[in-house]
Amino acid sequence: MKSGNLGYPRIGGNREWKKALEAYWAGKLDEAALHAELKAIRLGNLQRQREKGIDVIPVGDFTYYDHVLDTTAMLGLIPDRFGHTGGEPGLDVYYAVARGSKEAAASEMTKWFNTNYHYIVPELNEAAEPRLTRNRPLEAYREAKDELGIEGRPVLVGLFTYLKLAKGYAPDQLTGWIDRLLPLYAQVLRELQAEGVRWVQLDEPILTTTLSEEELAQVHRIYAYLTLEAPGIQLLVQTYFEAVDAYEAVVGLPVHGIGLDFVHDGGANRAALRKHGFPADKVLGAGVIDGRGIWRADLARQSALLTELGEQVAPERILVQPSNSLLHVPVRAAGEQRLDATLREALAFAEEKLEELALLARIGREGAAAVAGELAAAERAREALQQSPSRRREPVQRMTAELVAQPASRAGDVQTRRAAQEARWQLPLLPTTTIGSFPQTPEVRSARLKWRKGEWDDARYEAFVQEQIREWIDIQAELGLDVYVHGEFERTDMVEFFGEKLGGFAFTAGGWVQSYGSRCVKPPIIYGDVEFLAPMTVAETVYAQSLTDAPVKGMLTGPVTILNWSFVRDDLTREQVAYQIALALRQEVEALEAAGIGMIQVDEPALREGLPLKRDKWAAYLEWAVKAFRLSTCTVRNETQIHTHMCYSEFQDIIDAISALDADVISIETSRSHGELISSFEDGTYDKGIGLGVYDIHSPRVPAVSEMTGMIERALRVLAPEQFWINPDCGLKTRKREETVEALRNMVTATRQLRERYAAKTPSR
Ligand SMILES: Nc1nc2c(c(=O)[nH]1)N[C@@H](CNc1ccc(C(=O)N[C@@H](CCC(=O)N[C@@H](CCC(=O)N[C@@H](CCC(=O)O)C(=O)O)C(=O)O)C(=O)O)cc1)CN2
Ligand code: MET
Ligand SMILES: [Zn+2]
Repeated sequence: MKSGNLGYPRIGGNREWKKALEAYWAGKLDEAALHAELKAIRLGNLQRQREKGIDVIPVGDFTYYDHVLDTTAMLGLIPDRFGHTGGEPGLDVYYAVARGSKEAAASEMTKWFNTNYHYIVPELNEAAEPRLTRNRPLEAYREAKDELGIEGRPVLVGLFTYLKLAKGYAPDQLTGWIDRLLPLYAQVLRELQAEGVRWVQLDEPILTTTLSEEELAQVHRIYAYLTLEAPGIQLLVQTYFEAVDAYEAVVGLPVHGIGLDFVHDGGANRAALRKHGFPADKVLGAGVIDGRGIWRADLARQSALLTELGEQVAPERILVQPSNSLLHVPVRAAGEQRLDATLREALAFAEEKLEELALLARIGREGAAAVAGELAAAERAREALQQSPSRRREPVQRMTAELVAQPASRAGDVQTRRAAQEARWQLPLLPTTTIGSFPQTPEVRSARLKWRKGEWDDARYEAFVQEQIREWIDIQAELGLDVYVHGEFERTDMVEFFGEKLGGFAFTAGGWVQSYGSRCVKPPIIYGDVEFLAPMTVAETVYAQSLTDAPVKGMLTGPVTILNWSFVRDDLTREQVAYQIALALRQEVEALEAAGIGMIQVDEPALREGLPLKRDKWAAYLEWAVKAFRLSTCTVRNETQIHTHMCYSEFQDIIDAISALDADVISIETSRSHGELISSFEDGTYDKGIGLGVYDIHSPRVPAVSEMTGMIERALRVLAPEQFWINPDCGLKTRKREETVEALRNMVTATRQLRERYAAKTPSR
């Protein structure tokens, strides 16, 4: 039995990767230096995996931004608007697709399955002439071999997954696109074969979603072709994040190995394998270590699972693997010296997971007795956390049970609330607002760093934050926005900030995970019962409101998003944890209302990503997710306006759940998907306030007034002007100050032009 890995974090132990990319973009690092820095990280990652005893090490999983974009570049599919005329795109073109340029808007970015990782969506175009611009996996393989003597296993995004994630073609063109790209995949594999590569990993997570018979036949066709083209190479078709939907069809693919997730499959892969067996001539990539969670594995249980699998698959044909690429977990838990030792000892980040993989493989070869000491230590660590009093806060458990038993509805219906709120605010037609955050400038970040290091005391830091708030209240007034925000300057991140203030959460010093491009997040760890300790946002919000007569929206992160963007304890259901968070947030909502704040936004950008990959599990998830949101917001008075916000996702298929949140106003990201969402409102049943983002905030590009009027007019073809709000796609924390002010100025100008036009047509509100 051998151990294998599927992918490793790119960002480096101290986010060296992020710093190198950003320095390059800022012109502070030249191209040669960027290549050198990234190569050092890449080789360091490979070495680490070898040191930890991993037998099969992936190569080619590293990237300069995103591995899906790498595939696009490799296949010569850069969209025309970037003016690239063929051949291998240089870094300027590559980063223009990812981030936008002066001339062209960036490609859309969306969530990678049900994770908080975002990929650049391929845009296919019938007129494109795909060709292999370079063989990236081959380069990665050679580098690992030449520099370190590592015989790596090249990784590629599988063709079917790539095409299913791409946009720009009709369903009946799928076959045609397979025909066009298959020869390129074959060429990659033939060149790898010529180099002497033995195994290649093709990631096909799409096989865990529901596919039609025809689609499965296409997958079969793809792998039959590739196997024939490169017969000397053994292909591992790797699935993850759920059970495969059509077990027999998948394990019957004409390849040499199948990778299955035995952690996030709800037991279904295991049951299918027991029922149908596993082809005797194939290797089983057994995903038995959680590649997304951060808890130490129950090694006894997982090694029993391996033993059970070994009854149907010859043990020498089993590869002990993580459930998915370790891209989704932080690098190293051992360095978290400031964490409570009981908690730290119960954690396994990427490095510790490599150790677990090696240990499980060793048990498979030598038996548990050979590693009895390690096993006992791991079990003690898990048990110590389970026994901790933080997991048994009786008042929280009782109050949560009471809360869940209550109906989660606002006092008044939508019409009653709208009337009360209109009377209170007297907003103009098409009110303008923003999503919450203003630029987290280097000045803001370095002030926070000084405070954290103790160079600044609390008073000095608070005064600094107030100064920022005052400045931006003035800017909002000068711009003529209608509903203000305080700007979130006191927050590192919208989830980490709340995690730091609630009981039952821990936060790490360096537990970073890549979210998109160079942007990383540091998910808090929910290890105990969640407890509201003291108001978290009232002081800053009330301060901001004291500076102006315009309404200032309070700004909270919703229960589902806090849950989905944290690492969550695994001894309770996610539903139970969501209700605990809802209970805490309800107390914050009530505190804001009591302090005179009349509009409260509760963001739920991660509602969609928590959706199970399998459709038949959607309803149950949405029911408790919607309930958690409503529980946290339903106790306010009719004249208090609840806002919510969502971004980064496809929303068409969950519009009903979004409506069921019963928020008075919702703002949704739309512009990067070029307004595709708008048509979802054609049936006219959405009866609450809505703002469809009128410009992309992920790009430094400042959109022209006319672009925004165009976007708004399109939306107003299906939505009533009386319900429509004007706002950017998302918060502005990643933007520079000048870009932000300029873009918002254009947004207000666009709104004023349209207001004049529509005021003539509509009665005043
Ligand atoms: N949790 C979460 N998930 C999410 C989102 C989100 O906002 N939060 N949004 C979407 C993704 N969008 C994102 C947008 C921006 C950032 C982002 O800006 N991340 C920052 C980190 C934010 C942070 O915690 N900043 C710390 C500073 C951390 C830091 O770099 N400190 C420096 C020192 C300060 C400096 O000189 O910059 C250091 O330690 O060396 C702070 O503000 O205090 C980054 O990559 O840099 C992340 C995700 C989807 N998923
Ligand atoms: N209020 C948050 C912000 O403006 C919402 C962000 S959604 C990822 O940053
Ligand atoms: Zn957002």
